Amino acid sequence: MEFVLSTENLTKQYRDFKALDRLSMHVEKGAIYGFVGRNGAGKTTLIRIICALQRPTSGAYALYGRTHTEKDIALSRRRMGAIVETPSIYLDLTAEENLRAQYRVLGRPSFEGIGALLELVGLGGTGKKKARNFSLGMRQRLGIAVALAGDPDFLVLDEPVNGLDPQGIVEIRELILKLNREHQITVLISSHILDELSRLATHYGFIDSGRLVKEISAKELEAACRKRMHLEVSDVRALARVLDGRNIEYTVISDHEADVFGQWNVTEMTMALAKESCDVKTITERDEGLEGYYINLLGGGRHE
Ligand SMILES: Nc1ncnc2c1ncn2[C@@H]1O[C@H](COP(=O)(O)OP(=O)(O)OP(=O)(O)O)[C@@H](O)[C@H]1O
Repeated sequence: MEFVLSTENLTKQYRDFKALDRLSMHVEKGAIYGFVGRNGAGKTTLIRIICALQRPTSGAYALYGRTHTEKDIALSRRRMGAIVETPSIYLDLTAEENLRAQYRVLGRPSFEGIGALLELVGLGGTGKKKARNFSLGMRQRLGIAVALAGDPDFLVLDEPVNGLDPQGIVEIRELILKLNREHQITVLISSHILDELSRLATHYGFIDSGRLVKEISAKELEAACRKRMHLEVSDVRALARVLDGRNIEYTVISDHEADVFGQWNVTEMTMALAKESCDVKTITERDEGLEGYYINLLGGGRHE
């Protein structure tokens, strides 16, 4: 498996406070990696470190297989574009002027491609309008265009939809999906807006107090979050016999609890269980989604 970014026991310490605590994460090539954690969990710290804006206290990270201490790490970093905290744009300049400025910073030999880049982020028609008069969503898309100016194949976005209105959120989502699917750009997005992230991410890393609590693919997460009925019964073995007899999928959780998948008739099931002298105490529907998964995970739920 090819990783665009991997970190190993990455630690950032401020006096006796660890903003990152032996964090090991892996962003696969082609992924949209959702980096999830509450405020202060350490997301921005990780992003600042991989962008070389801060140094780790210990541990290592690698970009495109090059460890950060290698001499030519700059070559890997050139393949990366990022928005850290707020987009780096000049409000007194137009979208095109902003991109020209960035092309100069990068030492690109010509301004070729600026028009196409503006079209790509949906700012093709903004003409003489200064960034100051853009909506927040437009500014964010201009920030993404600036991050794309070096033609990266790894894009890092720190809270890209924070503060945007619903329309702005949809535009950023569509742009990210387009960059990933049509331009093969791997994306790392930090966010605590889980509903939005769940529409995009192919992989997740959950961070809490500087530690990576779990790394999981969207497919694995979906399987873990499948809609199910949670049954509390007097005898889980009897329940298993009844379910086996009907070819119904289930997971036993304890002597008295099981999660049951698929479609089945509650009355018929309760009667069958009664014949086996098994009482049904509770039946609850569970369909937790990303948010429920996250809360369960941090609350110590069973997801291993
Ligand atoms: N220079 C610093 N000195 C001391 N503590 C710091 C410093 N910079 C960050 N921290 C602390 O490190 C922790 C992680 O901060 P970080 O900005 O990485 O969190 P975050 O997950 O990005 O949260 P947010 O979503 O609020 O940006 C926070 O508790 C923060 O107060």
